Amino acid sequence: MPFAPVLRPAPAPSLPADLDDVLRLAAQSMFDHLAEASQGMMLLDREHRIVWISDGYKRFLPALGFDQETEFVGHRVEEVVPNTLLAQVIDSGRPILVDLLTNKAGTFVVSRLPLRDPHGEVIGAIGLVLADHTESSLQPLVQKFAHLQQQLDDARRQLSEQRRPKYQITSFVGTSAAAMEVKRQARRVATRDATVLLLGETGTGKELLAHAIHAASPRAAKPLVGINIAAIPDTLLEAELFGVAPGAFTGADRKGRDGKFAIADGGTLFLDEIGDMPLALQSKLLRVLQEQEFEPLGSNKVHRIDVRVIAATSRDLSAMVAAGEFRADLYYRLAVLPIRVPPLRERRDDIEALVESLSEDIARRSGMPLRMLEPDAIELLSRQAWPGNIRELRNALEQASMMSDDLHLGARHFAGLLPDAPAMAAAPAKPSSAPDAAVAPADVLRPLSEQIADVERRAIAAALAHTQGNKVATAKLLRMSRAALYEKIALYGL
Ligand SMILES: Nc1ncnc2c1ncn2[C@@H]1O[C@H](COP(=O)(O)OP(=O)(O)OP(=O)(O)O)[C@@H](O)[C@H]1O
Repeated sequence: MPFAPVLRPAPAPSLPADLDDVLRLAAQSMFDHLAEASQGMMLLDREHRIVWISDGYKRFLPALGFDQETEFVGHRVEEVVPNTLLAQVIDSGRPILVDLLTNKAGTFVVSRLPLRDPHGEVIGAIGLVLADHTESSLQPLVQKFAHLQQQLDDARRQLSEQRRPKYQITSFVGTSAAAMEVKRQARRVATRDATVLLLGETGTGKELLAHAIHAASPRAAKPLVGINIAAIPDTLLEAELFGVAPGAFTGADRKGRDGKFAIADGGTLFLDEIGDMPLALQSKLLRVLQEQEFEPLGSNKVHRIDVRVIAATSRDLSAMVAAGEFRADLYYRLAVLPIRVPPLRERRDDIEALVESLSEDIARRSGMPLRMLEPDAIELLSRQAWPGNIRELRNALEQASMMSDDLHLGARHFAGLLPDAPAMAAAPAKPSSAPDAAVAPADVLRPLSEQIADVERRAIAAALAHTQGNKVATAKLLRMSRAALYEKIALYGL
């Protein structure tokens, strides 16, 4: 077929006069050689239309779903070759010298080059199949690629599942007046697009409500991205929220990465423990809320986004504003739609329903049989102060279930777990002849790691109760970092 050389260097005195002919012949023979040596070759015009395919390429047509060459040649490449990047090569004028292409016909090593006229204008492209997956030397490479692709697909699927809301408004169990009011407000704010501020003690269900509000909002099909500000060291928080521009850092962040705001674009960002936001970052957050724009770390390029923010805190934000620890302008911007989530002690009527729903959840997740609570157990649970609220209630139920095989749990099953629970039924009396020192209580004859974990859990629960769930104060009291405290709270389900 006719072929025009694409290079035309200025003739130099030392070069032969028939240089054009030499170049034309070189290009022609290279073209013929590639058409023959490659597994397949195609030529495209400026409009992405396939104008010619080599004999080798014709054997791929059945696998691509075509019986006749005429069903393929003359069509735009993106319509007949899935996943091809040849159209981009024509539009950008940039070659892709070597790439792996996977579609229903298999996995191929391909090369894509733009074709230019003598003035340098792109007039089409040439696509080469250098090798296909049946070639034995390629097997290890293709298998590795297929494996990595599978892992990537799995990770993407998992990530999008995680970003789906886990709860609906009906997941907020309770029919007390206080619980009904929270659900009414949640339904109302879900239809609006303004910032929501959830205020309440630890474990009252703020995160559950954030998910539920997102699920009931027009953004439900878009991602819900959460970040716990207290659990991230101050020095990393800006990058975590706003991302890092390429080249801003060396090491892992060299290529740059998106922050939570960019990931949540179109959806909702849940900022948990907003009261722990360092003052220095509060102004940057205020700007995003006001302008819906930000600059990633190390960049002065403004990124526009469309994100709805739901913030939550167990701290007294208005007191923090008065103490100069939280910006007043940010507070007013966040508190456009505030919802106070009541502590469990203000809705004791809900305890029975919560126990039922939490017990079902514990049985489902743990594989343990479902436990029923006897009236004296419900009465005992309803008397507690529950500084850790529903999370603490769940934890008590979980522990009582783990420590007994009984299907019915009475108040005695909560011995040692709650301050005023009656002691467990007395253990059989030990023989009077046994020397005391030789008989250790069963409690200390357990793995040391378990016993240490028990002590740790109790110390953290007590400190949380003492500070009324204030995690900053709890971390200070226990002389541990906030991040370590959060890890332990999650580990022990406190
Ligand atoms: N009304 C409710 N009905 C059923 N389960 C609830 C309810 N409220 C909270 N829970 C459960 O209690 C646990 C703690 O809830 P959540 O994490 O939403 O609390 P939180 O207020 O965000 O706590 P923190 O301030 O410590 O982050 C979760 O397991 C949640 O599913």
